[in-house]
Amino acid sequence: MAKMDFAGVLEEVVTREEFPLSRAQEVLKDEVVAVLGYGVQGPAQALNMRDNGIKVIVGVTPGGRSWNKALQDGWVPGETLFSMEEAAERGTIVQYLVSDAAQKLTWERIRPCLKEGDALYFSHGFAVVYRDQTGVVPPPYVDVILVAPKGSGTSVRANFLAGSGINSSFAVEQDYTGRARERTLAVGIAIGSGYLFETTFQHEVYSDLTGERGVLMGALAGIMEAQYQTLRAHGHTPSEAFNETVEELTQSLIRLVAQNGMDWMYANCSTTAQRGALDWRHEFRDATLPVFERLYQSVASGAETRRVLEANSQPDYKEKLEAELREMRESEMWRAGALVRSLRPENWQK
Ligand SMILES: NC(=O)C1=CN([C@@H]2O[C@H](COP(=O)(O)OP(=O)(O)OC[C@H]3O[C@@H](n4cnc5c(N)ncnc54)[C@H](O)[C@@H]3O)[C@@H](O)[C@H]2O)C=CC1
Ligand SMILES: CC(=O)[C@](C)(O)C(=O)O
Ligand SMILES: [Mg+2]
Ligand SMILES: [Mg+2]
Repeated sequence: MAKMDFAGVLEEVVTREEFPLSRAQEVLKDEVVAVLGYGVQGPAQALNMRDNGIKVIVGVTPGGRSWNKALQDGWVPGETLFSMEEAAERGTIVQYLVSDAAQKLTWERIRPCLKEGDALYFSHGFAVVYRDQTGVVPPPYVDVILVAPKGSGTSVRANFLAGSGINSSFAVEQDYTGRARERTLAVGIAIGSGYLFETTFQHEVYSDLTGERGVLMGALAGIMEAQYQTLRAHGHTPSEAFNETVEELTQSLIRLVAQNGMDWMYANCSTTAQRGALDWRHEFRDATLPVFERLYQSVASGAETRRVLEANSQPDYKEKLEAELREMRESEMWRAGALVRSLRPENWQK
């Protein structure tokens, strides 16, 4: 583990120098990794491990959308593709990658399939930390481990294929075998993680639920809509409002932030922009700080978990989510955005 000084706080980070793929392959050589669930993370982690020479099988409900997706990806029924229960029985590391709500719904079927010395693996601390709501209480005779990619499964796979990766956090909740940490790090590397940051199940789920409702998804969409609506209310065209709210951010400025930090992005904008942005950032921060505190308390209290379990346990949860995403996609802002995206200079040659 490399000790790194994050602005005065020493943290442990696992690097590829310390844990190369060859070591992960050695640690996992006698393991069978059963990936239960084939939605977003399931395919990415399963395919990356398969490409890395790990023995992987997939477990999904036969005949559904995920089963067909697994067939298309080359998983073979009866050889590498099974029902969830059979895959869990065959696996020695069981990756619980059905949706978080489905982990509650399917736990009574999966728990009996776990054998002494298995590892029960999560990519989110949700089911275990909120066990009072999910009922997911791992048996005492297994390792309970977590590797949480800090990105969409779509990026986990795409970055892997591009020769890069996505960093992940990792945690050990229960170490029955005495090898839980080594198994965790080995799977973390095998699924294509770059660097691995140590956390706990609780810190992972509290930060992740906050982040996805906040800056990464909820707050992001909300402030974009607010600015777009304000510009349109004052007579700006849809293209001008969208360009000024989304397109310039994604095609230019956020990439500068990714390259070298926020100040670097500011420094590469006009001094007019710098002055104004430095003046207004505090107001936006102060206006949203109470909202973030309320959000964090809603996460920590379990209220967000109750909401997720209540909504995503409904038989038609997918249809409802897809209907709300369709409403977003068909809003003026995002219809204008679709046309703006098609007018990107990179499309000139097409
Ligand atoms: N989506 C992502 O990129 C990330 C997801 N995670 C975590 O990874 C885990 C899996 O997440 P996703 O792949 O997004 O899940 P998802 O919501 O896409 O669902 C994954 C699978 O669950 C199955 N499923 C849903 N309801 C079921 C039921 N009642 N019975 C059996 N199977 C059912 C679906 O068929 C699908 O194969 C979750 O714990 C999530 O929090 C962590 C990091 C990022
Ligand atoms: C992609 C990711 O890290 C999220 C937003 O936490 C999730 O999909 O749950
Ligand atoms: Mg996340
Ligand atoms: Mg999440």
